[in-house]
Amino acid sequence: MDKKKILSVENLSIAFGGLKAVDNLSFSINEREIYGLIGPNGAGKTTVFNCITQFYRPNEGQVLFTKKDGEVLDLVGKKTHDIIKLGLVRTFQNVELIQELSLIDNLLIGAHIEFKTGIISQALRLRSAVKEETELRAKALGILEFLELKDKKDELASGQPYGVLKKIELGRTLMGHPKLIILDEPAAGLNDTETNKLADLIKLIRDQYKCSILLVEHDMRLVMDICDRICAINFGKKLAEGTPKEIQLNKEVQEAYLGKEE
Ligand SMILES: Nc1ncnc2c1ncn2[C@@H]1O[C@H](COP(=O)(O)OP(=O)(O)OP(=O)(O)O)[C@@H](O)[C@H]1O
Repeated sequence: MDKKKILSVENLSIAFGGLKAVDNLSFSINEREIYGLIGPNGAGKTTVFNCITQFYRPNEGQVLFTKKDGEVLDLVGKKTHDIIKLGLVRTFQNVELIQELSLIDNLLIGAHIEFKTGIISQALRLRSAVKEETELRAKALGILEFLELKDKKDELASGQPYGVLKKIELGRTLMGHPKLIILDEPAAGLNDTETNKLADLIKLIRDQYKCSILLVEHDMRLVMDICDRICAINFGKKLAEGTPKEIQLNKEVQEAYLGKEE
């Protein structure tokens, strides 16, 4: 596999009963690329995400991920927990924060996977655990500053505007060492101003954290604005792949979205 690729989905297929939700799909994402996956409702986008993170086990195909040391690993069959440790993290369509916790604690919860010291040492407040917690808290504060939310750090998630909750959800992906962040409909529920700010934030995350982004999004303005390349799918199959301009001009993509003219 080319060294520049971070993720390569090869001949991926999965069926639910008789329905082929993803059908022999291949695409790859380069380092520091913002890559969009688009398609009409039910096209198979979320299922592709779930096959990458191994929430679903694909029937066929490979999901090749380039590790930090350059080794290429097939993620099929790996545990979701181990995949997160490799630096492949995701957000969900519906914000999944704990409403009763403060914004900073929601970030720290996201970091539990990074804790090196065990539960027992943490419970006994051993020096190593305290040190680790201090470091994580400093990291979370840095992320809140990056997100321009430092002043709100101790406020509860409950009652915050949707735009703030979405930012925290994104911030949680930064608590590890993300190499590829998968965003599932990040603009859903946001107004135009919030969506514009989100576009800037996603590009900033790519640049500052030197990672790649894979996003599924129905807001075409956001997709066309921030993606380097886009893959359009329908009925689980690839329709087209290319730059935003190429995708916009593609006849098959237009037909999939607008319907075929009689
Ligand atoms: N767990 C499942 N069991 C059965 N069928 C499923 C399951 N998950 C997805 N499907 C079906 O697979 C197809 C693809 O669904 P998927 O949710 O991946 O589409 P999508 O492109 O993400 O749609 P949307 O844009 O509406 O979120 C649909 O026909 C859906 O009903």
